[in-house]
Order: sequence, then structure tokens, then C-alpha cells
Amino acid sequence: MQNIKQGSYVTRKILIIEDTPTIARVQKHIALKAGYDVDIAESLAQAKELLSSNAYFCAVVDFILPDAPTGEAVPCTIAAEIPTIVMTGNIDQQTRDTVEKYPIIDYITKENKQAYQYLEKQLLRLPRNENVKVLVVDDSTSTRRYICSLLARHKYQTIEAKDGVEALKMLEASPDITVIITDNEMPNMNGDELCTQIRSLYSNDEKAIIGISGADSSALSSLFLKNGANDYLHKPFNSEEFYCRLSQNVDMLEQIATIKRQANTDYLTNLPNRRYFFEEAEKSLKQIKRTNGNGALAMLDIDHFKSINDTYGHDVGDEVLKGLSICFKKYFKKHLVARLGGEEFAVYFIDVEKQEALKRLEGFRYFIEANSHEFSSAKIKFTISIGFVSGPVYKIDELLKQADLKLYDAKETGRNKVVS
Ligand SMILES: Nc1nc2c(ncn2[C@@H]2O[C@H](COP(=O)(O)OP(=O)(O)OP(=O)(O)O)[C@@H](O)[C@H]2O)c(=O)[nH]1
Repeated sequence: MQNIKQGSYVTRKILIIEDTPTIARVQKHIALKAGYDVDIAESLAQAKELLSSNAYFCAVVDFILPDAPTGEAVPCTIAAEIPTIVMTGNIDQQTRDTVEKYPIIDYITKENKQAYQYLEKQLLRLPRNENVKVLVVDDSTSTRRYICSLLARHKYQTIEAKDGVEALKMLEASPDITVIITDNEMPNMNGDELCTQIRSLYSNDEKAIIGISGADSSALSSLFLKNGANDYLHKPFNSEEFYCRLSQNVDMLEQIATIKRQANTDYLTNLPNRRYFFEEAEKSLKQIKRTNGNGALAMLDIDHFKSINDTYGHDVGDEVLKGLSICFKKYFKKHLVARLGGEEFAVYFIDVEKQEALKRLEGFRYFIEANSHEFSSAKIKFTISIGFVSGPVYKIDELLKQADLKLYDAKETGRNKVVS
């Protein structure tokens, strides 16, 4: 798994401690597939040697090894502060008691049919969790710290608030918080009131709320859920249940984000699609209208694209569209771009004077004329025509209609030009 950190790539390394070669091979395959670099130790002694000279992102540890028959390898990786997943042959009470003594990520029974699928899920979740920010709201410092320590064990980012009022301030200051875990009984603002406030600002798709309370009332869980919480945990809770509920909620947010991304993205070019473009431009135009500002939009179209398809084939036509899209997105990265369909693209300018927008468009037109052959294996040269409008027009379809007329002019008067 590669992660961009301060501009450089960090490769995550996993230590697999397993004495059965076939099992080690399966685990290695899963870890490689999940993007990790892998080291394998066949014994505790070998593991200690590797631990002394390597930094590991996480470890998968066999509970029974020839030189560690009762789980002695587990405290070794834990002492080295490595998030540890324990694999056990069976999970009798004695093994469970031993395993539960240590702050491990999880234990997995090898005999379980789903064991390796489950391991893969966990290995994929750990790096993902590094990007998930969780706000823990509780007036008890010790409870907050305890929950944060559970979260840190699974590599979640944590942030703390002592009541609902402080939590709302933190949500405003850190829009990247996606999960809120909140106690109910707190001074200033209770957890259920906090849920109501959060839901008036953010939908279930954006942020998940998990309510926690020690109160002995079954009505509280329904109160939390009715006020917008996604889930509820009763204190004292078991850490396994905590992690299961948390990761289910994070998975759900992630799945919704993926579906939204897919719904807003053009499948061929990965650019925002027409739907997304309309929604975002409409929002921006509403704001501009309040200040009587100008909307500014350009439509771009590849010249004689049909003849590229006809001469070189549809696949080469696709290559051209993809290559152009990469440059288009980079060139107008501060603005809203989209593939409207076919060989037609649009850029909606955000906070730019008309002359500056025109200069940028002319620069792009020239860049394509000079470099278009780089976009396809067949080195096809092509040009683009651009229609641009700006003015006090606050409906996106009207702006597009006007830009389309200018684009038509550009085509009619020789192509490879910007008309405004
Ligand atoms: N390869 C490829 N071609 C596409 C795609 N979508 C639309 N097209 C083609 O784009 C071409 C558009 O052709 P026209 O509308 O006639 O325009 P043009 O040939 O570019 O001519 P002018 O715009 O007048 O310069 C058609 O041949 C479509 O089949 C796509 O996703 N991939």
C-alpha cells in the first residue's frame, strides 16, 4: 500500500510470523495484493531479529510457534508498538484469555472459512483508517482517552471535545472529521441534542455518529437513533464490538463516497461529468448572483474528431480524449471542468476576470495545437475550438447555450480558435 506523505511515497511493510510455509505463502499473497511489502519470520527468534532492524506498519502473528507455544510472539510485536493481528488454530477460552490481555487489532481463527478474506479486509482497512478522522465527545477525560487509545490502535486519527458545544466548533474547524463518537450525559449540550445539531448541518452520507452511554435505559438508544445517530453502544462495551460497529460505519461512508464519485465522474476520462458540472456551477452561480458578479464559461470541442475516429479507429479516438482530459484538468485546476459528452468539454471559471480567462483559454488552445501528437500512440495532431461567454447570467443552461453559439462561430470561421 503506497501513501503520499509530504510529497514522497511511503511503502508499508508487514511482518508475517508463521511457521507453516503454505499458510505463510497465502498470507504473503494477501498482503502483497493489499499493497504491502512483506517479511516472513518462521519462528519467534527470527521475528526478533527482523524486529530489531526493521520498522513495520503491522504484523500478522501465529499464536503457536515452535519456539513460542503459548502466544509468546504476541507481546513481542505489541512491545514494539506494531499493530498486531493474531492468527490462531483454534480459539479456546485459554487462548482467548491470553490474546485479550494484549491490545491487539484482532484475532482470526485459521479454520474459519472466511479467515483469509477477513484478514485481507483488515489489511486494507488499516491504511485506510489513517485518513479517517474521528471526533470523540465525552466530558470524562479518562473515557475520552480510553476511546482515543482504542482508535489509535487501529490507526484512526483522533480529535477530542468535552461537550456538544465544543464538538460543533471542532466540526466547523475540521470539515474532514467523518465520524463522531459521543457520550450522552454531558454539561452544556447532551449527546442527543448534539446529534440533532449535527444532522441539521450534515447528512448521514457525510458523517457517521455513534452514540455511547452508560445510562441503563433502552429508550436512550432509540433517542440517539431518532435524533440522527447511525449506531449506539452501551457502556461498558467490549472492544471487539466497538471496532466492528465503527468499521461498519466507516465502510458505509466509504461505499457512499465511492458511489457518489462514480455517479459524478465520466467513465472514460475520469473528469467530472455533465451532472456534477451542472450541480456545482448552479451552486456557484447562486452565490455570484448575490453580489451581481459575472458568470464565465467556455465550451471546448475537438476539431474534426469524427475523422480521427474514422481514420484511426474508436480506440485511438478514446486515447485522444483521455490525453486531452489529463491536460485539460491540469491546465484549469483552479476551476470547474467537465466532459459534457462526446468530444465536448466545458470549463466554468471561478473568481477570474474575463481577460485572464481568455488568456488562459488561448494558452490552452495553443498548447493543444503544439502538443496534441503526444496524446496518442498514432501521434495524431489535432486542434480545438473554444466558445467563451461571461456576464450577469446566473443559469448554467443559459450560459452553456451562449457559449455553444460562440463555439459554433469558432467552427464556422475556421476552427482552432477562441471566440468570445
Ligand atoms: N472515440 C470516441 N468517439 C466518440 C465518443 N463520443 C463521441 N464520439 C465521436 O465524436 C464524433 C463527433 O463528431 P462530430 O460531431 O461530427 O464533430 P467533429 O468531427 O469533431 O467535427 P467538428 O466539431 O465540426 O470539428 C463522432 O464521430 C462520435 O462518434 C467517445 O467516447 N469515444
